[in-house]
Amino acid sequence: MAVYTQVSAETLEEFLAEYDVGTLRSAKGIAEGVENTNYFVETSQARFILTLYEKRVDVADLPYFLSLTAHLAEKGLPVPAPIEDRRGRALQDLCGRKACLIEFLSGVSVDEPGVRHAQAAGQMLAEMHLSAADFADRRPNDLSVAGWQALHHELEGELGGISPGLDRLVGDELRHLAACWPQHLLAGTVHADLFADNVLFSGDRISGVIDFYFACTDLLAYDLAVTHAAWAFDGDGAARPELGEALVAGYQAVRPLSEDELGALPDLCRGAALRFLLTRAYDWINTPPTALVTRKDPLAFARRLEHYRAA
Ligand SMILES: Nc1ncnc2c1ncn2[C@@H]1O[C@H](COP(=O)(O)OP(=O)(O)OP(=O)(O)O)[C@@H](O)[C@H]1O
Ligand SMILES: N[C@@H](CCO)C(=O)O
Repeated sequence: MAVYTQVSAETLEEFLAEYDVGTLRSAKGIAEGVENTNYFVETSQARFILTLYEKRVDVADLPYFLSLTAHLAEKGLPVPAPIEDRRGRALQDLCGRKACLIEFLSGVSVDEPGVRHAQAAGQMLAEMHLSAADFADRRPNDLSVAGWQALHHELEGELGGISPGLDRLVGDELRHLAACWPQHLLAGTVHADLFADNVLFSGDRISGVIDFYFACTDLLAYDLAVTHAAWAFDGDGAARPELGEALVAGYQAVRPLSEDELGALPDLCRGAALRFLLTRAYDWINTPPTALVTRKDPLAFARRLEHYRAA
């Protein structure tokens, strides 16, 4: 579950009184998600998400994330716009946390995406890249090669406890990627976490893209690689090449990849698999068993990494 911070009805009413959004009808904590506290809020005028940012989000990054979603929403993409109060403020203080009232988007995420979902996700990713081309803010990706090396350093000696041979796999892979990571591909603003649970569908149409809290400035083709690692495998980690092909085709229908980007894609996919392997392994080792959150399996991404290495 993800309601770490409780907000009483009285506090919420006072909070909403600063906005032109009508009066509170109902509010309910949302169980999905692991990072932040989310409430579903209904007022006399509309539905909203209220997010309270918990410890893992760097407060200094919040203006970047909120400006980016505002920018993409203004361009007409189905991205949740932050709502401003009467004084023009989107980022607020609430119950000891930074908080934001956010536009509610309808639709549901799909547990087992099909080819049409993957194609739509690829298309949407490319549309986001194009729409963010004039977004001026920058945020370096702290989860690229140097970040992976730092994480590996922290985890050294502990990865073998998750699975024998994992430490060696990660070490070998890091050496390979550090030596070949592309430096000159087109960079821009990337989502960097476009998993299926962050895409809402109404039928085959995407009605929402959420969770921009890893967004940053990085290679556009790396974002496609992250999305490939997230979408082109089934729940057991077996490759679903038809989903990967649909994803890349959807992307290229909007923004064709350059020869260099296509050539680099295999290594970028290896990097993407390693990124989620490492962050999941970190959480696996550092989340106390008593914590309320469900830890995500790092080995699902070790299998993806092995798949990309063999391909
Ligand atoms: N703008 C939105 N419109 C509709 N539903 C939303 C919106 N934002 C979040 N949700 C719902 O809230 C749930 C949790 O949101 P989110 O995935 O952002 O949680 P999180 O804890 O920040 O992130 P993580 O996915 O990394 O655990 C989503 O699965 C979705 O159901
Ligand atoms: N999408 C990430 C979680 C962080 O949002 C994962 O599946 O490991």
